[in-house]
Amino acid sequence: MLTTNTAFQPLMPEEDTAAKQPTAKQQYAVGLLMVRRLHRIFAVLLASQTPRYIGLGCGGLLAGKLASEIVFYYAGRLPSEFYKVLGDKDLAAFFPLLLRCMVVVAAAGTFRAALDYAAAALGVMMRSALATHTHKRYISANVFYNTVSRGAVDNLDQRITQDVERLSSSIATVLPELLVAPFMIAYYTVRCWSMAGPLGPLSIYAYFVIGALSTRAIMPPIIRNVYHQEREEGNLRFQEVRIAEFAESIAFFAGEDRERIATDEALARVIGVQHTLLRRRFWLGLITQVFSYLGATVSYVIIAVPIFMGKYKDKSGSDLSSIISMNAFVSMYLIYTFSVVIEQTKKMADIAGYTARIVQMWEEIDRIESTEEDNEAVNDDDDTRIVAEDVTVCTPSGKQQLVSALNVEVVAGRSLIITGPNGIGKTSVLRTLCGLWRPASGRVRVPRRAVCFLPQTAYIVSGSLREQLSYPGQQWGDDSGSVRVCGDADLAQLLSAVGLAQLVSRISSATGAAAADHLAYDRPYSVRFWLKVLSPGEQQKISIARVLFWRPRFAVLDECTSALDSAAEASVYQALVDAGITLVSVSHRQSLLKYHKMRLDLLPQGQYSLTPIASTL
Ligand SMILES: Nc1ncnc2c1ncn2[C@@H]1O[C@H](COP(=O)(O)OP(=O)(O)OP(=O)(O)O)[C@@H](O)[C@H]1O
Repeated sequence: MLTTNTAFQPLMPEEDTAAKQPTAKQQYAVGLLMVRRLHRIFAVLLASQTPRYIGLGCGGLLAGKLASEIVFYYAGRLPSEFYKVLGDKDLAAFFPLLLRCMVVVAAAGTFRAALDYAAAALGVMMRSALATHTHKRYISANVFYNTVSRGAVDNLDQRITQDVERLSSSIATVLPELLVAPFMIAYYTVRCWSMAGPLGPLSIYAYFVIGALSTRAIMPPIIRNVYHQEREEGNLRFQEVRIAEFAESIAFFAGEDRERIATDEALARVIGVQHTLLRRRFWLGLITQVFSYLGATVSYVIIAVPIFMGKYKDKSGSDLSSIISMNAFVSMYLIYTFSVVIEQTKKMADIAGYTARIVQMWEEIDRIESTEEDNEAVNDDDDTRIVAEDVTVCTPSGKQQLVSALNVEVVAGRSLIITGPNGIGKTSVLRTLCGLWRPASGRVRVPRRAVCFLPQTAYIVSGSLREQLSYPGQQWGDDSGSVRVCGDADLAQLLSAVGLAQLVSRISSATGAAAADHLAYDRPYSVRFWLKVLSPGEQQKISIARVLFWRPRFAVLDECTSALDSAAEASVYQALVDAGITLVSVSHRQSLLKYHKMRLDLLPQGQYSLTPIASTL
C-alpha cells in the first residue's frame, strides 16, 4: 500500500540547501557573495527610513566628521607653528598661539565625543531596523514554525539578538570613517602633490594597494571564525538555558555531572574558536599596525626628495623646520587616512561574519515563504470540513514515510479520534491535517481560521489571567487585527468548566493581593510565575479553557489532556462537545472514544483503518 507519488516533496534541510547554497569557500570569501549580502543588509536599512531622513543622517554624519577633520588638521598644524615661534624666540606670538592651541584642542575633543555618540546612536537605530525587519518576516504565519522545525539554520534567537546587535554597532563604527575617507584622500593627495610632486601621492597609493592586498588574504579565515564563534556561543547559551529550563528533571535524575561535562564541552568549543580567532586577528593586527608605522618612514622619504633636490635651499633653519613639520603632517595624514581604511578591514571581517549569519537566516525565510505561497491547504474557504485526499505523510526530511494514501474527511459534527502505537505518526497526521506540514503527495483542505490546535505541552504566556485565557487575542487566521478578550462573566464560567474555579483565590493568597475577582483577572504575571503556580494538568486545563472561549468549529487535540485525571478529562471533553466544537483528537485512552464519531487507526507500513465509532464500541 506504500505509494511513491512524489508530486510534491517537502523541503529537506540538508539536501535542498546543499543544491542552492554556496560552497564553504564561497561562504566566507571576500567576493561577490559578501557584497551581495551587504547590499541586502543596506537595502533593509535604507528602506527602514525615509530618503530625506537618511540623507539628513548621512549628510550630518559626513559634515560632522569633515568638521572634526578640519579641527584635527588645525591641531596638526600647531607643532609646525610652535617650531617657528620657538625657533624665532618670538614671545609676542607665543601666547596667542598657546590660546589658539587650547581652543582647537577643546574643539577636537568635543567633536570626537559627539561623533562617538552619533555612531553609537546610529548603531542602535540600525539594530532596531534590522531586528524589526526580521521579526516581521520570521514571526509570521507558518514561517517561524517551518524555520525552527526544518533546523537548517542554527541558533535563530542568537542571530536575531546578538548577531544583529554586533553587526549594527560594527557598521556604525566603520561607516563614518569610510564616508569621510574619499574626501580626506582627495584633499591630502592635492596637498601632497603640490609639496612633493606626483611621485609623493603615487608612492603612497602603491603602498596602500600592497597593504590592502596583504590583508585580503587573511580575511576569509577570520570571517569564517567570526561565523563559527557566534554559532558556538549560541550552542553554549542553549545548553545553559536548558539547565535552567529542566532544572527539576536534571535534579531528580542527579544529572548534574553529565550536564556539567556537556556545558564545559560547549564552553571549550567557544574558547577554542576564540583562541583561533585571536591568533588570526593577531596576524591581521600585525599587518595593519606595521603598515601604519612604516607609513611614517615612507612619509619621511617623500619629504626628503624635494629637500635633497634643492627645492628649499634658500630657506632659514627655523623656516625649514617648520616646512618639514608641515610637509610631514600632510604626507603622514594621507598615509594615516589610508591606514584608517586598512584598519577597517579588521571590522569588515566581523561585519562579513555577522552579515553571513543574518542574511543566511533571511535566505532560509525566503525559501520557506516561497514554498508557503502555494500552500493551498491553509485557509480553505469551506469551513465545514477538513479533507485529506490521497495524502502521504512524511517526516520533514522526507526520509520516513508515515502514512500513505490517506483519505479522510472530518465534517463539522463528526469528531475523529486518531489512535495507534507510539511513533506511528499520529501527531504527524495532525500537523498535516492542520496545514503545518505539507503532504508529500495528495491534497489537504483545511479552514485554518476555523481550527485550533492544542499540543500535549500547554502553552502558557505572560500577562493577566484574562490575557492567558484570551490568547492569542485574535481569532485564528483573522487578519483584521481586531482583538477580543474574555469578559468577567465568561472568565468565571470558563474556569469553573475546566475545574479551576478556585484559581483566582489561590493566586491571590499566593501573592497576597486583594482577592476581588475583577482585580485579580487583570493583574499581570510572568510566565515563570504561571508555570510555578499551575501544575502541568492545570496548564492543560487553561489551554482547554481558551478553546472553550474561542469556540472554533474544529479543535485538534494532541493528547492535550494527558496530565488530567479521568474525571477531569471526561468533564472537559464533555464541555468541548457541548460547546459544539468538532474534535480531531489523538489519544491512547479508550475512554475518549465515545466523544468521537470516527476512528482513524494508524497501522505499520503506512497503512490505516477508518471506522465509525458506533461499530467498534
Ligand atoms: N520534526 C520531525 N522531524 C523528523 N522526524 C520527525 C519529526 N516529527 C516526528 N518525527 C518522526 O516521525 C515519527 C512519528 O512521530 P509522531 O510524533 O507523529 O508519532 P506519534 O504517533 O504521535 O507518537 P506518540 O504516540 O509517541 O506521540 C517518529 O519516528 C518521529 O521520530
